[in-house]
Amino acid sequence: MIDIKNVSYKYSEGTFALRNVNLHIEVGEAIALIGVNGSGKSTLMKLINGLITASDGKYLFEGKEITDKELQKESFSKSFHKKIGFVFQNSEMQLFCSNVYDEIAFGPRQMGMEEEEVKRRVEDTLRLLKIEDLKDRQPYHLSGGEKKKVAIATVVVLNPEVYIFDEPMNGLDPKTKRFLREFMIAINNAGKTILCSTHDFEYIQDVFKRAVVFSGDHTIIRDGKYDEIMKDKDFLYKNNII
Ligand SMILES: Nc1ncnc2c1ncn2[C@@H]1O[C@H](COP(=O)(O)OP(=O)(O)OP(=O)(O)O)[C@@H](O)[C@H]1O
Repeated sequence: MIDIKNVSYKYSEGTFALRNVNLHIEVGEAIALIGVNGSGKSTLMKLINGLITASDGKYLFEGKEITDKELQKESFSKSFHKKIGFVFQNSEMQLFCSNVYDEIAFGPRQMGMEEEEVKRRVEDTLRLLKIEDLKDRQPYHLSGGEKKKVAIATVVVLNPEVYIFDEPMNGLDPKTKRFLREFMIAINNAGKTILCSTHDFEYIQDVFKRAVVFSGDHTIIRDGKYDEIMKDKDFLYKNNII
């Protein structure tokens, strides 16, 4: 489904964020992206979501190379973005409407769905995330955990194939972390592909089958079974992951 081939990425002022990264992701995988601060996890997720494109190398999604030129084509961009949902590290970055209902309805409306379909999807999503009571609230005034649930709802409502979570547990209370863990397991069991960066290992048991580890020099230093990598305390300690 996702093929990253020899990808490097350099931000405009010349900072390298990814160096020669190779990654192949199959449909239905649940992968944890692990690595020290600044190692390139968020950059890779932005690239997979099409927010940025590779400085060097290739990114293929379902066999098609994702380039600036392709992303500028409205019909391609719409169908690509419908398949990949991104839950940002900072929920406020994805909340801008005046109430929660409109916030969740925004994506489906942008996709040109009929209002009846929009309503059905928004109500199903509110129920699934158990946030029906928030629907008339102003997103900006919600607590951190509530904002995170609404941010997740804006993604769920589009029923994407791939969910990308950038450090989703940050700032959440234990109950909301447990909720998020159960949610990730449920969507993966339903066949969704998950890619998630995290430093919060305590709350993600049994979610991931595979881990991809980045080092501070922005390369992948290990890619394998999550449980095996997490058992290798020497490796994790040496690379400042624990
Ligand atoms: N918008 C930007 N402009 C310039 N440099 C950036 C930008 N965003 C990230 N970087 C740099 O790119 C490198 C990789 O950053 P990235 O955010 O991908 O790391 P990360 O592994 O997600 O880190 P964290 O665990 O702290 O979230 C870092 O050196 C960072 O300073």
